[in-house]
Amino acid sequence: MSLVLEKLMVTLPRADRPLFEVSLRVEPGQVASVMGPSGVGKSTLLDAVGGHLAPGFRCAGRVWLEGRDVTHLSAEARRIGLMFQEALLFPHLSVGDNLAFGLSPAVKGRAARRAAVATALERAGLAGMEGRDPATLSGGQRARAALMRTLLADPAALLLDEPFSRLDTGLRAEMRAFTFAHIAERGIPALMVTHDPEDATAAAGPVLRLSATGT
Ligand SMILES: Nc1ncnc2c1ncn2[C@@H]1O[C@H](COP(=O)(O)OP(=O)(O)OP(=O)(O)O)[C@@H](O)[C@H]1O
Repeated sequence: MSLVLEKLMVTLPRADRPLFEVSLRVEPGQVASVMGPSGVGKSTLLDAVGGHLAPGFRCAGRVWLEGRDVTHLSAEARRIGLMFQEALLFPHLSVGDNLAFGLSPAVKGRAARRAAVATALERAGLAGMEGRDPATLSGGQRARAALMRTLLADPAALLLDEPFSRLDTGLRAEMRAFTFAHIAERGIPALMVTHDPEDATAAAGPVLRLSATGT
């Protein structure tokens, strides 16, 4: 189902006019890119969509997800997955427990949960690595495991904030392809903040350019 932003506006604390006004439709499996200069409000837009705006930020307009108006729902109730620059895995948990942590509560029973984690690891090229300490994985393996953890939560949409910017060039292309393929396969809409035009080209979805004067 699609993600629709309808005249979504955010006004910063003490500001008298909105930072931006955005209208955008992202279809299932599509990755829309959000671009624009530093400070223009790209991360704030993701916060507004995800329901993570800090207190004092005012939001107007609507966010529709799977045909539902989620504008006034909590972040948890929106079920929107997040992926950031740092592919963070909890260092004190094994790789398998990291993925199990993300797993949707809808998957019931120990055997079913273990099987879901094993399948996700296999899909990430990490078959049998359940017991590994995250510190022993390569950067690419960690990034793939972190994406799988996010997807195991069965998100209705995905927000990506410069997800590939810390990866070196070769790994970036590989991780892009891996990420976009999984988003397409799951049929979830995604919104990606990036400074890298190659990310937007590879994503092949709509490109939203935020500017200081609006969209
Ligand atoms: N807690 C806050 N209180 C007040 N203003 C804030 C707060 N957080 C961010 N801002 C302001 O909101 C504006 C948008 O910030 P945001 O981080 O969304 O920009 P961005 O486009 O993502 O920038 P970058 O590309 O540098 O990450 C900036 O002018 C910033 O100074």
